[in-house]
Amino acid sequence: MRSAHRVDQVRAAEAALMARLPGGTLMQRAAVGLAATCARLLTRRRGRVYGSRVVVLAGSGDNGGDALYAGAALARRGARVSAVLLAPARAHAAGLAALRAAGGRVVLEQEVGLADFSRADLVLDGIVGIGGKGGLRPEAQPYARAGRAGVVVAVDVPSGVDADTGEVAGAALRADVTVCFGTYKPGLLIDPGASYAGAVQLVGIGLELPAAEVVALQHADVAGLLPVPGAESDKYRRGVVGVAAGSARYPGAALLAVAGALRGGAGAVRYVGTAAEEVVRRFPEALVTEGGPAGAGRVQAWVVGPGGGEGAERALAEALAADVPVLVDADGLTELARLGPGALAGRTAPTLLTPHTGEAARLLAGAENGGSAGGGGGGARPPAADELAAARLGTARRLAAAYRATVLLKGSTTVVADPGGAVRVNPTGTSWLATAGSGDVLAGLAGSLLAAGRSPLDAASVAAYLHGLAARHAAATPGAPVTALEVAAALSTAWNDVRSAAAEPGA
Ligand SMILES: NC(=O)C1=CN([C@@H]2O[C@H](COP(=O)(O)OP(=O)(O)OC[C@H]3O[C@@H](n4cnc5c(N)ncnc54)[C@H](O)[C@@H]3O)[C@@H](O)[C@H]2O)[C@@H](O)CC1
Ligand SMILES: [K+]
Repeated sequence: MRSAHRVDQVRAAEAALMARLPGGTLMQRAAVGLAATCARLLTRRRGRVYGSRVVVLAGSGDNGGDALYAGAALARRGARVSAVLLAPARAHAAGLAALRAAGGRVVLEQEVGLADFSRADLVLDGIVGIGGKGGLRPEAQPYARAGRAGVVVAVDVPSGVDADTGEVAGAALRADVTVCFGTYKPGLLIDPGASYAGAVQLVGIGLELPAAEVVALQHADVAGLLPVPGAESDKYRRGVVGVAAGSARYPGAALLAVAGALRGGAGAVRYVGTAAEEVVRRFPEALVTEGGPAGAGRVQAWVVGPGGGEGAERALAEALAADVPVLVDADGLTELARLGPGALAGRTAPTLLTPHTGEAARLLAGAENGGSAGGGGGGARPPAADELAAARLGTARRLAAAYRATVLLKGSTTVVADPGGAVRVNPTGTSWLATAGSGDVLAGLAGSLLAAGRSPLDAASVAAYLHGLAARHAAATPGAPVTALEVAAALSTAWNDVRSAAAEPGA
C-alpha cells in the first residue's frame, strides 16, 4: 500500500524528528537519496555520471536546498553541474556553498539557464516543494514550457503541483521521476498532479507519521481483499448481487453490468428489468426476473441505474428501500440528484455512489438545492464538470459528506472517498476505460464485491483496481483501444494477476 500524507502531517512529523537530531540531518538524508536516484538515471542514460550535464533549478526554500546538495554530490562524482537560481537573494545558502565547493557553477541569467536546461542530461526541479503556494511564479514558467533533451527529476513534488490535492493552478514542471521524502503526498497519486510526477520513488528519512487518510492499493493489498469461497460456501453464502439495469432504450447496459457482476466474486447474479430475456440468453448462469427490485427475492447488495432509462426512478426507490448495501450508478444517480441526499437519510445499510464528473456536478447541485424534486432551492449554479475533475479529491470528499455515502469518482485517477474520511486512489486506470459501457461493467463488479461482504470502500477500490488492470490485459497490444465487453472478459486475468503477484516470495 502506498500511503500519502498531508503537508501539515509531514511538517509535524518533521518537527518532532528534528528536535531529536542534529540540524540538517533530514536534508542530508533527502539529498543522499535524491543524488543516488539521479546517479542511477545518468548511468542508465550515459553509462556514467562523470561528464554528464546536470542542471539544478533552485527556488528559495528547503526544496532548493535538497536539490543543491544533491547537485553537489553529483558534481563530486564528476558531473558538470549548473545551478539556476530563481530567487538568487534567497537561495539556500548552505546548499549553494556546498555546490560551489564541489565545483558547480551558478547561473543567474534566464537565457543561459534555459539554454542549459534544454540540453542537460538531467534536470533537478527544486523550485518549490511542499511549501509551494499557487502556481509557478512568472520567473519559473518558461521552464515548464521549454523543450528538454534529458530527464527531469522532481524534488519531493513537481513544482506547480499542489502537494495536498494534485491540483495544478496554471503551469507545472513535468517530471519523468519524482523522488519524494518521508511519505507520498496525495498530489503525487491524484491527477492532474500524478500525471506531472512520472515514476514516483520514496526515500525514507525516518519520519513517524500517523495512519494515512489517502492510500493507493497495490497487488498484495487487493489480493487480501478478494472474496475467496471457503469449503463451506454455497452460492447464497457467497452472496447474491441484484442488478437492476438496462431499459428498452439501453439493453446493452444490462448485459455489461451483469458481465461485470459475474466476475466480482458473488455466488450468483440476479438480474431484474426489461432485458431479462437477453441477459439469460447471453448469461445462462444469471437468475432473471422482470419487474423491479421489490419483488425480486433476497439479495445481499443491489446495483441500480446503469442504462436504467425510464425505469430508474422505480428501481432506485425499491433498491433503496431494501436493507442491504446499494450501489447507485448512471441514471440512478441522475434520479438521486433530483431527490437530493434526503433520499438516503433513512438508510441503515451503506450506499455507494459511482459518478463520473458530470454526474458528480448534478449530485452536488442536488445536494446544494436540497434536491430539485421537492421544488426547493434551484438557485445555485451547478458546478462545472471540468472544475470538479481538476479538484478530484475535494470533489469526492464533498460528495461523500453531502450524501453520507461512499463515493467512487470515475475518471483520470479514480478516487474513492468514504464519508468517514478514508480515501483510496486507484493507480491502475488507463484512459482507454473512457469507453461506452465500461462504467456498467465497473458497477456490476463493485456490486458483486459488496454482495460478497466487502465494505463499500473495499468493494469500490478493489473494483476500480481490477477494472483498470483488466483494461490493460484486454488490449491486444499495450495501449490499444478496448471495448467494455473485452474489459469484463479480462477481469479473470486481472484476478489471477493480482493473486499470483501477491503469492510471489517477497510480495
Ligand atoms: N518537511 C520535511 O520533513 C523535509 C523537507 N525537506 C524539503 O523541504 C521542502 C519544504 O521546504 P520549505 O518549507 O522551505 O518550502 P519550499 O522549498 O517547498 O518552498 C518554500 C519557498 O518557496 C516560496 N514559494 C512558495 N510558493 C511558491 C511558488 N508557487 N513559486 C515559487 N516560490 C514559491 C516561498 O516563498 C518559500 O520561500 C520539502 O518539499 C522537501 O524538499 C527535506 O529537506 C527533508 C525533510
Ligand atoms: K520541486
